[in-house]
Parts: sequence; C-alpha cells; structure tokens
Amino acid sequence: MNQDQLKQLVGQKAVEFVKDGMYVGLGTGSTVKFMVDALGERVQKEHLNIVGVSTSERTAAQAKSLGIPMKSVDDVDHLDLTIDGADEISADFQGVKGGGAALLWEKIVAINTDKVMWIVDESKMVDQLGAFGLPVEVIPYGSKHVFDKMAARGYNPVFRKVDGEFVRTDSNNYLIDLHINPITDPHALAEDLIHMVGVVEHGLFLDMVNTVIVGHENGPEVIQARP
Ligand SMILES: O=C[C@H](O)[C@H](O)[C@H](O)COP(=O)(O)O
Repeated sequence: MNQDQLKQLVGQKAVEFVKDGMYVGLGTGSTVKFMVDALGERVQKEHLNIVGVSTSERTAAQAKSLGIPMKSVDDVDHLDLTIDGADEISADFQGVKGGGAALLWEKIVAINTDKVMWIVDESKMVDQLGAFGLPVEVIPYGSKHVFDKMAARGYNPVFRKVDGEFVRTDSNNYLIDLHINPITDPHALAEDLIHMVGVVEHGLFLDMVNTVIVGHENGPEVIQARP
C-alpha cells in the first residue's frame, strides 16, 4: 500500500465514528480530504444527518460540494467530534500540526470539541517531535522582529514562502517554520512561543487528542490516547 492508500484507509475508518445528529469538526490536509470524501458518501447514501464545521476554506469548499451541511464555528455552541490530520505524533500523543497552514482554525475548532480524533499514516508516528518543522502563525506587521527573536533563541526559523511569496493563512497571516529537533520539552516551548508578541498561534497541539487512527499495511489501528 502506498501512502495515499494508507491515508484513504484511515479516512474511511474515521467516518465510522460519526453518528446521526453530531456536530463534526472537519480538519484540513491530504488525509482529511479522503475522510471528507467518505463522509460525503455517508451523507448522500445513508442520509446521515450531521453538521460540519470546517477548519479551512479548502475543506469547507470540498464539504459543501459533497452536500455536507456546514456551519461556522461561531454558529454552534460545541462540537461532538473533530477529525483532523497531523504532521507528527509523539509516543505520548502530543502533536505537531500546520503543515497545510491551517493550524489556527484547527486549534480553535479542536478546543471547542468534546472528542478529538487524528488520522495519520504510520510515517507520522515518532518517538519525539521535531523532525517536521514546527509551524507558527504570525501577524505580518512586525514579523521580521518576531523572526529575529526566534533566531536568537536558536529556533532556526524559516518564513514559509512559495515562489518567493509569503504563504498567507486563511486569516491572512504569515507562517514561520521552526527547526528544533528534537523538541525535548513541548510544553515549555509552547509557553514561550505563545507569549511572543506577534505570534497568533503555534502548531504544538498538546494534551488534546483522544483517539488516533494509524494506517498500517495490515489495516487501521485505533488507539485510545486519552479518555
Ligand atoms: O495545516 C494543516 C494540518 O495541520 C494538517 O492536518 C496536517 O498538516 C497533516 O496534513 P496531511 O494529512 O496532508 O499530511
């Protein structure tokens, strides 16, 4: 099985956990794309009655095109389940997210959700976080100074650019990817980053996930990370 097939496998497995009447957070990324396809199929064929809340403009467009009823996060008072991808998950189920630039909306949706599920192919499971650059969303104004302060702390920052242009998030901010490998104390790093003026949010998703579905060659593995 190639990586895409593993992603599809976990996407299809995840939607088995979606029940009638749920408010469902829809993550972002290539793995989630397969999940949203599978969810759309259940909505169309089984008339599954759910409301989706998207974590990006991309996912919202896909979900709407499949006929999944959608609401904005501010139009629901809570979410039952959010299904999202991840860039890295450590052995103690801490995560790095934001490779697809959606970390801010993803975190807002996740913290307002009863149960958070991450779906990944097995390459995302690591002993310690850090091999994947840690995305940090920053306000463009003054971002050079934030960047310099990160460099001075030894975080090896790199502005995310495509074809020489700054990548913009759905909130029109910039991203700075930090190269700290390994991240030995994710909580201390999170605490430091969130107090830097100009940082909107970082991609460390700590103590947040309840269930992880990992795609292996021999099938999906459902892991209960937290109750
Ligand atoms: O910003 C994007 C998200 O955090 C994604 O969920 C994450 O980057 C994983 O994406 P993919 O499934 O494409 O590897």
